[in-house]
Amino acid sequence: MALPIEFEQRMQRLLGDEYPAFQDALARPQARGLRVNPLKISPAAFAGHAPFSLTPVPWAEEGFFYPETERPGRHPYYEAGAYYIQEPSAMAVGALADAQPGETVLDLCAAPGGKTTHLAGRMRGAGLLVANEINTSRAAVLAQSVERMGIPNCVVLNETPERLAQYFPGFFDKIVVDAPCSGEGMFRKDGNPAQDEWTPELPAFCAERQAGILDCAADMLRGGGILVYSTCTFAPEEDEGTLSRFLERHPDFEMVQVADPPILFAPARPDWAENGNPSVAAAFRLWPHQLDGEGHFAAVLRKTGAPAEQPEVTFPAARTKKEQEAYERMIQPVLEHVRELPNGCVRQRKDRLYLLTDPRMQEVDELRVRACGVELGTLRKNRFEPSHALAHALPPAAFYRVCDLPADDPRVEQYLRGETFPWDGEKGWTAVAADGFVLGWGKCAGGIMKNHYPRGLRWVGR
Ligand SMILES: C[S@@+](CC[C@H](N)C(=O)[O-])C[C@H]1O[C@@H](n2cnc3c(N)ncnc32)[C@H](O)[C@@H]1O
Repeated sequence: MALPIEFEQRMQRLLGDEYPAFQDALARPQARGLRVNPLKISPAAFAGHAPFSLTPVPWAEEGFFYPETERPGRHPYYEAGAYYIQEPSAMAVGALADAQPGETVLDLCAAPGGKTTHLAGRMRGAGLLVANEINTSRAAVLAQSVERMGIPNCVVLNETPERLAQYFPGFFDKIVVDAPCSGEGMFRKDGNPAQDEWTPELPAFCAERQAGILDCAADMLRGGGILVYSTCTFAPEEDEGTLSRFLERHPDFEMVQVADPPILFAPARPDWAENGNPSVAAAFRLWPHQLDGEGHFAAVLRKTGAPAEQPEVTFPAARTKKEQEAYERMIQPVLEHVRELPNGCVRQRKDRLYLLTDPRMQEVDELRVRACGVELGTLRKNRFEPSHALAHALPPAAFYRVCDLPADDPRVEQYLRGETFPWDGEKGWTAVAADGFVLGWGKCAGGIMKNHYPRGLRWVGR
């Protein structure tokens, strides 16, 4: 499929002598990447026993290229959340944001969850990660990614940036805006849906929308906080242009000169944008003819000034012995299945129990919440049914009963297909795992493992 002619003409004008190399790169197959989930295994340990041939992505310590012939998206390790399939250039964003344990982080345009899951891996379950997606069906996919990767400290929201900005003024230490864009960086000679939707007017439309989103992000960042802005387009209007106009509207922001940036990242080109701000040259362009990845743009900015004081929020302390006993009775059914839970406070909502890992999670009820902390399970009449999210949030050692099979044991595929299989284990809820990566729950009785892998995730017809 041909690339849009107006796009080709613009890129030819901008790139000059470099254009043939760019054009050749778009005719080659795209590089493929996966990003190891440090919440489940360290990248080095995974690379040491991965069933795929992996080569490190130079700009993201968790990232690896895999060959076109491999299918890591159809492997039990994928279902267990051991890694996330992510286009290699897109890994630059999480690496630049470099979220840390204990930080308060917002991923404002988050679905399907590539950046969220990268940020979460670096936060190691500590701090608060808010992942927001405006589109309702995409927010459901985002919540599923967060669940599969076993992220305990995340709130998944389905809100507009404007509504969030009213709710969280000056709240976040770091905000990632991976903005909706014209998607030119994903164009390939062999076609991509973004190509069909592209028109010469699209970059201007996207730039306007990006401005609105960034203004909301600016309100939600604390003084001294970090904003990471990224797109997957080459259009200067949406990259250097959007940032230059943002800096004009927000003199309290400045570009950050990233120390020791990866040598494969090219400096941004403010000279390509109308009234480009020269400081925007500190941002990065990732070019498909200069590295193994698609086209990307990424920038790091800082909000100057001091952080505003935030009210301290704590979990309610059980004041009386009776209250403490009632709390213990509530979590008792969970602790019959797992030895320990991540730090936090258990809360009941209708018939479900949730573990909130951060006290501020108690305060999001007025928003459209898709997930909050770890859903532990459902209280049915006289019994407790553990949730799929709980299976993903804990290491195998935390479960009383584990059925850990080699990944190539036929029972693993049977499990993922939703079938029962023979298992001579102790009666009761059992975590089913492949090579130590937990896949979900089964319920063992009489030498049979009854399947509790969620219907929507089953390998049916695949
Ligand atoms: C580039 S994608 C995000 C990809 C995601 N960060 C990842 O790494 O998986 C941009 C997202 O912005 C969302 N979006 C569209 N319009 C928006 C708006 N006005 N405000 C906020 N987000 C919007 C889209 O639904 C889309 O999911």
